[in-house]
Amino acid sequence: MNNELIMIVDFGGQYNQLIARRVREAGVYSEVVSWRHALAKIKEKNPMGVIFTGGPNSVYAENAPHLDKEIFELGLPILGICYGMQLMAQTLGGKVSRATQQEYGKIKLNIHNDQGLFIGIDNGSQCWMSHFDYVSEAPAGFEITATTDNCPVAAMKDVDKNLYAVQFHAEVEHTPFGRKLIKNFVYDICGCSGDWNMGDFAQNMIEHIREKVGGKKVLCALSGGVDSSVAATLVHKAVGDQLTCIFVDHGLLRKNEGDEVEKVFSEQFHMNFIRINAQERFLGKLAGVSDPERKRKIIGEEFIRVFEEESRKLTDIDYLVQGTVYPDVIESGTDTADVIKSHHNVGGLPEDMDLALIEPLRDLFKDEVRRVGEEIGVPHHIVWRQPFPGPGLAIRILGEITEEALFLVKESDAILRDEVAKNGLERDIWQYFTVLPNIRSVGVMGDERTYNHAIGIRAVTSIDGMTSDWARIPYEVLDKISSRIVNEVPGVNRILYDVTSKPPSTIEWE
Ligand SMILES: Nc1ncnc2c1ncn2[C@@H]1O[C@H](COP(=O)(O)OP(=O)(O)OP(=O)(O)O)[C@@H](O)[C@H]1O
Ligand SMILES: O=c1[nH]c(=O)c2[nH+]cn([C@@H]3O[C@H](COP(=O)(O)O)[C@@H](O)[C@H]3O)c2[nH]1
Ligand SMILES: NC(=O)CC[C@H](N)C(=O)O
Ligand SMILES: [Mg+2]
Repeated sequence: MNNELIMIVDFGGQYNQLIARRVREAGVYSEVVSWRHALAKIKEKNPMGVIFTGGPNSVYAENAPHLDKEIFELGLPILGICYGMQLMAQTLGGKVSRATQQEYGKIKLNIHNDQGLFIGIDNGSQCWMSHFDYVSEAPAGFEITATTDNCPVAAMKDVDKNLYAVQFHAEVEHTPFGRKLIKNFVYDICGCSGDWNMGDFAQNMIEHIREKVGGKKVLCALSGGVDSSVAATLVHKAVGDQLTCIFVDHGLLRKNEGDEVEKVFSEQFHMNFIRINAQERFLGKLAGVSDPERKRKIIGEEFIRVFEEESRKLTDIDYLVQGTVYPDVIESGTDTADVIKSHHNVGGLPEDMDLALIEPLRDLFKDEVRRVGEEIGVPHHIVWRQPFPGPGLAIRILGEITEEALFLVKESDAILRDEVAKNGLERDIWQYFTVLPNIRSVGVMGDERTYNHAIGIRAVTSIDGMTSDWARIPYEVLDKISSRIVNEVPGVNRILYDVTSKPPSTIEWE
C-alpha cells in the first residue's frame, strides 16, 4: 500500500482506536502500534506523522511505558495526547506532577496561540479531560499554547522540532473541535493530502487476502450479522469459490433466525454455504453453567471445535475468517487494556487452534464496517441489521440456560422486534432485545395470584457500540410491548425497562 500513513503509538488508553478512526475520517490511512515496537515500526514504515495516545499509567511510575529519546530527533511531526503529552514533556526535560484533584469531564479551554493545531478553533471552546497528572513545567524550547483554570499546560508546542501536545482528549465526541484539531495536525502540520477512503480499504484488503490465502481454501464463520457478512463478501471477492461459509445454529439464536439466515444466504449470496445444526452439543456443554465468563469461553471454544471438524471434512483448509471488529478486541482485554468481557471470538478462543485466523475488520468500528459493506454491495437489509452477539441468548439469560428460559426470551424478543418494526423505530434504535433477569415476582391475573418471571427490555442508541445511551422509546409503544408480552408469553407477569447508559453499564447484561 502506498498511501500516506499516520502512525499511532498505543500507551493503553481506552480511546486509542478512536484516534485512528478520526484520522481515517480525515481521509488519511492510520495504523496503531504498541509503544513497545514504536521506534522500529516508524523506521520501517516511514509515516507522515505520529500520534501518541493516552494511557492509564503515570509517566514517573516504575515500569511505565516509555520511548527512546531518538524518536523525538527523527524530525517527524508528533502529536502527544494526555499520557502522550506527559511522556513527551518528561522525556525532553520538562516536569510532570500529580495534581491534588483529578480533572475529569468537560472543561473550558483558554487558547493562547491560534496557529498550528488551533487554526479555526475558538478561544473558550469546550474540551474533555481525564487525568490526574499534569505537565507542571514544559520542556525548554516549548511554548504553552493553551491552559485551563486548573491546568497550566493544556497544550504546548515546539515548532522547530515539529512537536505538539495536548492534555485533553481531542478524539472523543465531548471535544467538539477535536476533528478539526486532528485535521489541522494531519494536513497542515504533517503535510498529508488525504489520499485514502473506505473504498481503498476494501480494495487493499481484497488484494491482501488474495495474496495471503494463495491457492489454499478458507472457512468463514458466518452468523448472518453485519460483520461476518461484510468479511465473507470481502473474502469472496478475493478468492471466490475457495471460500466456504459455515453458519452454526447453536440453539441460542432468536426465534426463526436459523431458517431466515439460511434462506438469505442460499438465495441472495452466491457463496458456498453450510448450516450446522449444533443445538444439542452447545446446550449440553452449557447445562448447569451460570457464570457469564464461563458461558462465553465455552461458546467460544465450541465454535472453534465445530469449525475444525468441518475443515477436516473439506480439504486443504488453513484459514478461518471471522468478522471480528475493534470493540470485540479492546473489551476482551489487550496487553495494556482491562478485560471488560471476553467476546467469544477473541477472549473466548481456545489456546490450541488448528486454523489460522483472518480478520479483515479487526481495526474497524461498526459504523465503518457498515460503510465498507455499502462500498462492496452487501444488501442494505444486512448492512443495517441490528447487531446480535455470537453467544446469542446465552448472555441474555442471567444464570442457567434452560428450555423454559430460552422460550421466554425468544418469544418476548420476537414481540419487541415486531413492535419496533411496526412503529418504524428500527433505524432510530441501534440495538434492542429482551433479557431474562432471573427474578420472579407476585402478580394477579384473572383474579388469580401468579408468581412468575420478569422480562427486561434493553434498547440503546449508539454509533459504534463502544458507548451507548438508553433509547427513548415512546411510552405508548412501551405500553403496547409490555401488555403484549405479558398476555402472549405464558410465565411472564412483569416488564422492566433498562435506563442505564454505557458506561457505566454495558449493552448486554452479561
Ligand atoms: N452463529 C454463528 N455461526 C458462525 N459464526 C458466528 C456465529 N455467530 C458469530 N459468529 C462469528 O463470530 C463473529 C463475531 O460475532 P458478532 O456477533 O460480533 O458479529 P456478526 O454476527 O458478524 O455481526 P453483528 O455484530 O452484526 O451481529 C462473527 O463475525 C462470526 O465470524
Ligand atoms: O459477537 C459478539 N460476541 C460477544 O461475545 C459479544 N458480547 C457483546 N457483544 C456485542 O457487542 C456490542 C457491545 O456490547 P457490550 O456493551 O455488552 O459489551 C453489542 O452489540 C453486543 O451485542 C458481542 N458480540
Ligand atoms: N487519560 C490519560 O492518558 C491519563 C494519563 C495519566 N494516567 C493521568 O492520570 O494523568
Ligand atoms: Mg452477530
